[in-house]
Amino acid sequence: MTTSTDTELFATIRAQLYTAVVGDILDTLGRTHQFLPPEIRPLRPEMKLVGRAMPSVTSEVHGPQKKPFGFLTEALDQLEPGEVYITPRIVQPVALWGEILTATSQQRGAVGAVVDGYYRDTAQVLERDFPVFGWGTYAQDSSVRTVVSDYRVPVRVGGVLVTPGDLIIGDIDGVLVVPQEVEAEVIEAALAKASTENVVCKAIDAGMSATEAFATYGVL
Ligand SMILES: O=C([O-])CC(=O)C(=O)O
Ligand SMILES: [Mg+2]
Repeated sequence: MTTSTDTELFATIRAQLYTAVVGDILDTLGRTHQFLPPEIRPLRPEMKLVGRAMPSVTSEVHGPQKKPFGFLTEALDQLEPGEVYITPRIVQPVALWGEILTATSQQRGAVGAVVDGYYRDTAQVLERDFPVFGWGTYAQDSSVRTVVSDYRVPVRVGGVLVTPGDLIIGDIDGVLVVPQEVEAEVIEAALAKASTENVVCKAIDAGMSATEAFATYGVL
């Protein structure tokens, strides 16, 4: 769930931060495995994602199920404003996201989806301008191949632990997870680093060498 503080926080992150600088700060805190797998890309390069994780557990199945899609619709229907639907990979290549999931998410005020797999209905999702991050387009249906077995529980996506409410940041360079317990510290330090990086670039644009700039400002 988002709070008024979240609204401000998300706006600040959107305006001033990007995954590279946030990842650098996580590294300095010893949180060195917070980026999701590099195959997870934005549907459109300029798409940015900032929100709170609503993890969903997708399990692999084979053939018709007693409850088709498992708890997929229930998981979607309880999304809160500011949340990001996020789900880990399965072995079979299937679309884990599409138009109807997008429509429901938008209706609920969710701000994006991250799937460690494919998405489909791409033309329609693009039309809806909803930030979806995944491997790419592939229309093989998830029905008869997956069920959602649980949601709003911790999951691992590409080895990264995602706990409900964790901050998810995505852009053209990928997606990372900021654990809530270090969130305030990470965002404050990332804002400082981003502003120093701007100073460094201006100095280099004005003729300073990379070596001198690194010696002077200590960031790269
Ligand atoms: O069936 C699915 O999993 C995805 C889909 O087509 C939709 O959301 O419209
Ligand atoms: Mg569809």
